[in-house]
Amino acid sequence: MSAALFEARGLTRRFGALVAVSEVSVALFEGEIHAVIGTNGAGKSTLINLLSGELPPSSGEVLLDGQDVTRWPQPKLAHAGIGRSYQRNNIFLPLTVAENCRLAAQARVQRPWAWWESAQACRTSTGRAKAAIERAGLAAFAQRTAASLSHGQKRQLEIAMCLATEPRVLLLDEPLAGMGPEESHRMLDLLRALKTGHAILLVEHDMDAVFAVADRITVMVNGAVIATGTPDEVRTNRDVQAAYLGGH
Ligand SMILES: Nc1ncnc2c1ncn2[C@@H]1O[C@H](COP(=O)(O)OP(=O)(O)OP(=O)(O)O)[C@@H](O)[C@H]1O
Repeated sequence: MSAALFEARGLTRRFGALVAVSEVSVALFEGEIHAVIGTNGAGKSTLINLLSGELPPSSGEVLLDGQDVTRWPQPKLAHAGIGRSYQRNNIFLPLTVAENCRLAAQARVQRPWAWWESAQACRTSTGRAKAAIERAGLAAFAQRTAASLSHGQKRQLEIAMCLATEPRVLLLDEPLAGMGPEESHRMLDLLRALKTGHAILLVEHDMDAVFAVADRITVMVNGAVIATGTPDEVRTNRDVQAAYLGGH
């Protein structure tokens, strides 16, 4: 098997006496969607926060291309190719889709607020924004304000903004939250298309979606991993059935 692009080894995060993430190891490979599932409070969002550099781990390692990037701050990790989307909307509602994506792209090439600084940097950001909008399936909405988009389109915009930073790794926190069946279907098609050129970590509560789209699934209970494998392996794992999946 090829080497992991992005990897957590024995990652632990404590909040006082609570161990929110306990000795978690996950490996992400380019071309794969690796879903992390678990009950409420299992530690999934904390794991994403550790991997994206928003929280430092209490112990353990994070490796990018085999390089130790543990404790790199979020901007440095973002610059190195770690992109993430958020459960909460992170977009500027009065701005257009194109403007939101250009700001996200500028955050990678220069100080995002210094929009007057360099025409070349501006052209680069505009090109990156356009490519991201097309890849996220929002080309027809580029000049619409974010406020006028449907809920599902706003989630697509979140992903487009993430893509505008040209990440190699996508950490996606509940991209299907609040979506109806049609929007979910479209988002799943988008996630499948994004496997090309990216390693994807997907935290998602919609089990039908997870089992439909994931190449590999890690199951967390109370901060710890109880199983990792293909969807079939996880579906038939007795520990997983007992702890979490019920009749799924
Ligand atoms: N900043 C924090 N300070 C203290 N405790 C925290 C903090 N962040 C998370 N926790 C706790 O850590 C545990 C894991 O939370 P986390 O949000 O990672 O779980 P989750 O699996 O993402 O849950 P959900 O599916 O509900 O989003 C929970 O008990 C939570 O209350």
